[in-house]
Amino acid sequence: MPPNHIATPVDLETFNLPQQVSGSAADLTMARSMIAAFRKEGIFQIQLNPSQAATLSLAFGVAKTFFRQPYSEKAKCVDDQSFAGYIGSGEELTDGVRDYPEIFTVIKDLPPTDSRVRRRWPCHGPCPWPNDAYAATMKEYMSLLSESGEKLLQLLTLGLGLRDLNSLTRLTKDGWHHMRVLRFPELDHTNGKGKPGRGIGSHTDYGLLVLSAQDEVGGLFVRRPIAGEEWKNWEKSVAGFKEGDEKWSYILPVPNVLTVMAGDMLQYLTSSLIRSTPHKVGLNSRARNVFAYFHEPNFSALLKPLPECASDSPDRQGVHYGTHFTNMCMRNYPERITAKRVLAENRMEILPSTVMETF
Ligand SMILES: O=C(O)CCC(=O)C(=O)O
Ligand SMILES: [Fe+2]
Repeated sequence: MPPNHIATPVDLETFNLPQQVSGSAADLTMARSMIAAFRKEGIFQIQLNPSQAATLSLAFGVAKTFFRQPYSEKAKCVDDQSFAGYIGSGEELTDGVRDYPEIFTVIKDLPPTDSRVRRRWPCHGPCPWPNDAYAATMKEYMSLLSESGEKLLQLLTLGLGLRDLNSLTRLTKDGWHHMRVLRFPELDHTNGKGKPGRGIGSHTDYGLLVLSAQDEVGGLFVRRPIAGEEWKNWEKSVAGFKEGDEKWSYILPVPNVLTVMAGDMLQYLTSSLIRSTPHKVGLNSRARNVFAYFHEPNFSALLKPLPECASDSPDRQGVHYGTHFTNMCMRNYPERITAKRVLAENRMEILPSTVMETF
């Protein structure tokens, strides 16, 4: 465990996803156990098969090779429209404090000819890949994640007893899936821009599911749902939530699994039956490499709470995922060229015209 953190180490429940989700009794049992794990621990694991594990291993190799390059090379991978690309250590903010990982963010790679890019939708543009091999490896890894994400949504649909089995997967048609390739520096080798021992401050992530693969070093802490603790990150930022207290679970690194956490939009859709999972990262005595993949709704989707997940005060207005995502990027990267261009071109004003109620 990272030094100077107080937390309880936990072993997570691990599931083997079926080849296909058919709605069988076994699927239903697994689905209900997943929902129970979200409600108890906020997180569970899925096992990778040998071919998926090989894809992950290749991706780790390619990620490390990129991060070994000089800063001046990495810093060229920036795009002023999409927020994708390289983020240096100390560039990202969580709760106003600088985070320590260097990151390569993969976001939907859209050519200038794409109609959304031409209409200047915020966050839409090319992904500034360092090279073709990096792009191919990350795309391959993300396609396995996307397949797992869809199966997980189908299982959640079953477990929640939703009448329409496409209730969740229809939201992810051309989903805004993205991934952060992260490298956390060693505890004693930071540039001093952040807080000692803090890798990333506590936060929740924005969409439906977060599927992460970490190496053997360890650093992830998760907050299990605790009675009386409430948050709605799409209304008021939850960044920094309870960061300094002791009620955190330390996620022991396990090879060849993906950890699965819930995102803000899953909380919103289920009227907090499943809550987005607060988590934070501590720096360890060795550098740590991680992939965090986000399985998301379509950027345009206007989400409404699922009718089966009853709430005393149903929200009829809905939440526009693309607005939530853009707000988060603007808050986390206020100094990035991309955020400056959004402001200079008043791109936030375009967001209402991107809303599609049909999702
Ligand atoms: O380092 C990790 O395990 C999680 C990273 C994370 O929370 C994020 O990238 O949003
Ligand atoms: Fe996160």
